[in-house]
Formats: sequence, C-alpha cells, structure tokens
Amino acid sequence: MNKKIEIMSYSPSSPILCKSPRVTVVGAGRVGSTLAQRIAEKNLADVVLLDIVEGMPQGLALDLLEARGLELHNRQISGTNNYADTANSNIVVITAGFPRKPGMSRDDLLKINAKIVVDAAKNAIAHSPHAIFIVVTNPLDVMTYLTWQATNLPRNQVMGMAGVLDSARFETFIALELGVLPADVKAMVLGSHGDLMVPLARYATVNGIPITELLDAATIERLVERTRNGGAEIVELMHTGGAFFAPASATSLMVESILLNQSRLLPVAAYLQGEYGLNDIVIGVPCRLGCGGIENILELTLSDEEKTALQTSANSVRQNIQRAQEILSVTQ
Ligand SMILES: NC(=O)C1=CN([C@@H]2O[C@H](COP(=O)(O)OP(=O)(O)OC[C@H]3O[C@@H](n4cnc5c(N)ncnc54)[C@H](O)[C@@H]3O)[C@@H](O)[C@H]2O)C=CC1
Ligand SMILES: O=C([O-])CC(=O)C(=O)O
Repeated sequence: MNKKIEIMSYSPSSPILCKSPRVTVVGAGRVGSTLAQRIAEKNLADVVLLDIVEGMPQGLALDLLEARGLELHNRQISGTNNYADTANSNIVVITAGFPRKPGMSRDDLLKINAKIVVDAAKNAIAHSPHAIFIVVTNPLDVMTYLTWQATNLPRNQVMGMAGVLDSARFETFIALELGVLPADVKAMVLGSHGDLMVPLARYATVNGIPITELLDAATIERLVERTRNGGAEIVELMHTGGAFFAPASATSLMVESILLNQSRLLPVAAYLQGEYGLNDIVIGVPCRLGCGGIENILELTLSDEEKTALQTSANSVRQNIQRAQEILSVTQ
C-alpha cells in the first residue's frame, strides 16, 4: 500500500510556525555559553554565540548542537566571530568582557570592560536594529547605561540582568535558613549590582508569609549581608572568574519573559526618567518584561531607610557613569 503523508500547517505564509526567534549572545565565556545552553534546552530560540576568540564559539556551538538529540530540542546554535552572522536577532545579550578576581570589586572592571561593551553594542545594533538588549557584563548598571547610549534605542529595549540573580540568592539563603523549598520563597533586590544593592527584606515571603514573621532581625540582617556579598563569596571560592550557572539561569528567565510575552514582574536594571525620584541613570527596579522589553516600571512605596539606600546606591552608579564617560573619551 502506498500511503501518501500529507504535510499540514507548514507553509511560507505561516511565519509564526516557520520562523524561530533568534538570540545572540556576545561573549561565549562561562556565562555566555551556559546561557546559550539554557536558551536552547528550554526550547526558547535559536542561538548565535559570538566571541573574539577564533574557533571557540564555533566549537561550543557544535558541542551544543551534538546534544540536541539527547536533550530533545531542535534549536539551531551557531558560533561566529563576525557580527554579520548575528543579523536580525530579536534579543542580544552582552556577556563579553572580563570577570573580576578575588579582592576586586565589580567597579574595578569599569576601565577594562567599558570599551568592550560599547563596541559590542554598536556592532550588534548595526545588524539587529530592532533587537532588545540585555547586558550582563560588570559593572552591570554602568555597562547597561553605556549600551543604552551606544545603541540609541528607546529605554524599554535596553536592560541589565542583576536583580533576578541577587533576588535568587536572597531566596536561596532564606530557604536554607528555614529549611523550606526555594521555589516557595519570593524576594526582591533593588538598586545597583554591587555592595550597595538594596534587598527588600520587608517584601520577602515564604508562600505569602513575610519573613519578618519567621526570622528575627539579626538573622535577616545576616542573610541580607550574605546576599550583598553573594558574587564575591563565589569569586573568593573559585579564584578564577565568578558565578555563571545562576547568572545564566537568571538571564534566561528574562529572555523567556520577553520571548513568551509573559509580563513577569522582575527586578531589572532599567534607565530611569523620574521613577523613584531618579533621572538619567540605570539601576535595578521592578519591571514587567514582555515582548516589547520593559513594559512598565513599578514604583513601590519605600520606607525612608529603603529610599536612602536606593539613593546611596544611585549616587555610586552615577559617579561610575561619569568615570566611564571620561575613560571612553580618552580611548576613542
Ligand atoms: N550581571 C551579573 O549578575 C553578572 C555579571 N557577570 C559578568 O559577566 C562578564 C562575563 O563573565 P564570564 O562569562 O564569567 O567571563 P569569561 O571570561 O568566562 O567570558 C567572557 C568572554 O568574553 C569574551 N570577550 C572579551 N572581549 C570581547 C569582545 N570584544 N567581543 C566579544 N567577546 C569578547 C572573552 O573572549 C570571553 O570568552 C563579566 O564581566 C562578569 O563580571 C558575571 C556573572 C553575573
Ligand atoms: O560577582 C561577580 O563578579 C559576578 C557577579 O556579578 C555575580 O556573581 O553577582
């Protein structure tokens, strides 16, 4: 019997069925390559990995491709050293640049990473003029500001990943302390991605119960301090480079919320125009992320102490933006 199989649904006039979204990850190091893996294995998008090191992104892409049958997804993954190959990406994630070493602060990376990030942003936007940019490179808030400037995109299309990671750390430490499931803990960390970040203990809950009902003030303060020091704790343990598994997970959550238009309310480093009384600065605030990028910024009512902490955090970012502009004006 010669049965003919009719192929239904796939036709060039069905672009939604035929075209996969595309995410470019600039910097195929530890965060970038782990992020590429997460995006592909969550079946979110095709991924282009770009790095300056010749052969490295190509090798990583081939390795990830060879796992497709085992991980049961069919996303395309390619590696390149050429921005032309990133054309028409829906999202560009910038992880290119140097990680810190033990004893360094994230701000110590300002000089070495500023030009790398500006160049990456300019090259990427030239080939993907409608993309949404997510910055990961440190110092995070300043690098996000520079990317917003370099791309000249509307502010909803440029954001930084930090708060999702810092919140996940805070949630982890609360869960460990109480012996509860991490997924049952919800917390939000605002402010800059540095020692002056602002974990909002008042808003942290375990399945709706405020942690202030479950833990004493001294314990909460200890967990807040561990969160502020979360990146450095791993850098000190690892000696070379820093965290990358949780940073990649946090970034892929943002990518997912955008690509699937989930409108998740997440702490995101965003360009502010008056929100929280702050202007012309990038800092972590609660944002809804959907297919247009940042859909809106939620202005929480903060206590006087929290307001002061956010202001102090912003002052430090502002000084570093100024420093970055001076560094770039010399190197250009
Ligand atoms: N925002 C956050 O929460 C986090 C930020 N980070 C930051 O992310 C950055 C990357 O960290 P890792 O992946 O651990 O570092 P890594 O050293 O493993 O990877 C960085 C990659 O960038 C590439 N690169 C350097 N210059 C480039 C250029 N001009 N164009 C394209 N690629 C270039 C390098 O060749 C390398 O492969 C660091 O600045 C780190 O501090 C890391 C973790 C969390
Ligand atoms: O601490 C670092 O240098 C990397 C980072 O931003 C983090 O893990 O939070």
